[in-house]
Amino acid sequence: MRLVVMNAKILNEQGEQEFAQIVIENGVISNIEKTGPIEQPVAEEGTQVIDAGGRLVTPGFIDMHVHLREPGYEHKETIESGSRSAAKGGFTTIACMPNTRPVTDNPDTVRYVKQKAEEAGLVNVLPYAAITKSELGRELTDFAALKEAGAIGFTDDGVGVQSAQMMKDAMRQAAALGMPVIAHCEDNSLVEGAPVAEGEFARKHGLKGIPNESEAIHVGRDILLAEATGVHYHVCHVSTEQSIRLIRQAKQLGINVTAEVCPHHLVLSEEDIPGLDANWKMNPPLRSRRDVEACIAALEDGTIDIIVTDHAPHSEEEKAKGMQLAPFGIVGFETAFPLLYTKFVATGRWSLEMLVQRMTADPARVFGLEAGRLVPGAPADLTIVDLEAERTVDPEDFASKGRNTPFAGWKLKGWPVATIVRGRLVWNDERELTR
Ligand SMILES: NC(=O)N[C@@H](CC(=O)O)C(=O)O
Ligand SMILES: [Zn+2]
Ligand SMILES: [Zn+2]
Repeated sequence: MRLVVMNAKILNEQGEQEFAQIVIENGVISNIEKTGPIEQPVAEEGTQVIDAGGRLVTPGFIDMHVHLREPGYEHKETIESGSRSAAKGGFTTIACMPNTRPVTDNPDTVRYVKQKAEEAGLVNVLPYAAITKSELGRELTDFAALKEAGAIGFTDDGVGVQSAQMMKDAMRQAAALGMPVIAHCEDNSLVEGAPVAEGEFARKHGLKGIPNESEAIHVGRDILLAEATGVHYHVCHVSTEQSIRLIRQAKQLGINVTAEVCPHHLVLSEEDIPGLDANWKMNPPLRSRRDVEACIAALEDGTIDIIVTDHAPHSEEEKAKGMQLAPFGIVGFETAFPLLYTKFVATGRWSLEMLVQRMTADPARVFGLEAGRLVPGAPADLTIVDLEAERTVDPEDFASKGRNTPFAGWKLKGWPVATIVRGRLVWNDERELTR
């Protein structure tokens, strides 16, 4: 099977866009030819041609923090619908969290997730396994068996590991297996049922506030434990200035820590929440403008390594319960790139290269994945993006079952138009690429 993506604009080493033709054989990039624009594709038998029409072609986006909800919460999302949503957002590899029902704390569930992803046949799905049984924080799972079944790291995402001893034991075991520990950092004793961050919004609406220390205390604790155990420690959805300070210092000391940030924490602060609408409720919560600025600066200077969506679909009924009672989480796949392109690249603050790198090469580096680069020999996972396309976010258009986004009605630029996984076109926008 041969596929040629012609009239692609790719980013070269200098971060400039240049014309190229990408040749793919058996799911692997076999050649990248620097050609000028081509009018007529050479029709060769057995070769499929996709004309990118001068649009940007990047390595497929990688999202190392997503919730696919299956098994157990298929009314929110399935591995199929989540994979489709990912493909539509330009993602070719996603890593899914274990807070399913049952929790992915046993080899059978890891295998089940992999099997379902294969049946969906859309994007590469990498499962995480839980640190503790049922994510209850009481008993460690069988790390060796979970690794053997195909888990790529350990996390109790959705909840923080409250016991320092439990976390230390987890890190020791993970380190021995050469596996990372991925931490949702939250000290429950400082949170106690608060739905939003401490701040103006919470005060105005008489709601309990989540303080910044609830996150940073775990980050600080875990950095010390990572230093002691030598594990690769990765911090989930960083949202506070204080956590960033600790991560920056840890990196300077040579401790093996990496971190991620979500688009919403780069774009929104608690001051932006329009009212008691639970589509603005997520964990960690939207924080102060100061925290947002710290997150942006940390991503720019590399203190935060990667961008993840934390795609967290919930049903409309669940989100209709209101700010206090609705579950935390917002969907993210289908708005991530246009949102960040519009807010940071189109405005001139970031280079296009930086944004693409934080969503491709950097996650591949952090997690040791063979992906994220356009080079001969690499798996042919590609995303075609129309940087000029301008559209309004309409949740009814989402491939995800989740409609829970704060970005409904936002006018954004830079939309993915086609997604290629292992040399196979898994999604394309019918409005585009009609040739
Ligand atoms: N981020 C969220 O607000 N929610 C996530 C859990 C999590 O990522 O902690 C979910 O599973 O819904
Ligand atoms: Zn989390
Ligand atoms: Zn999450």
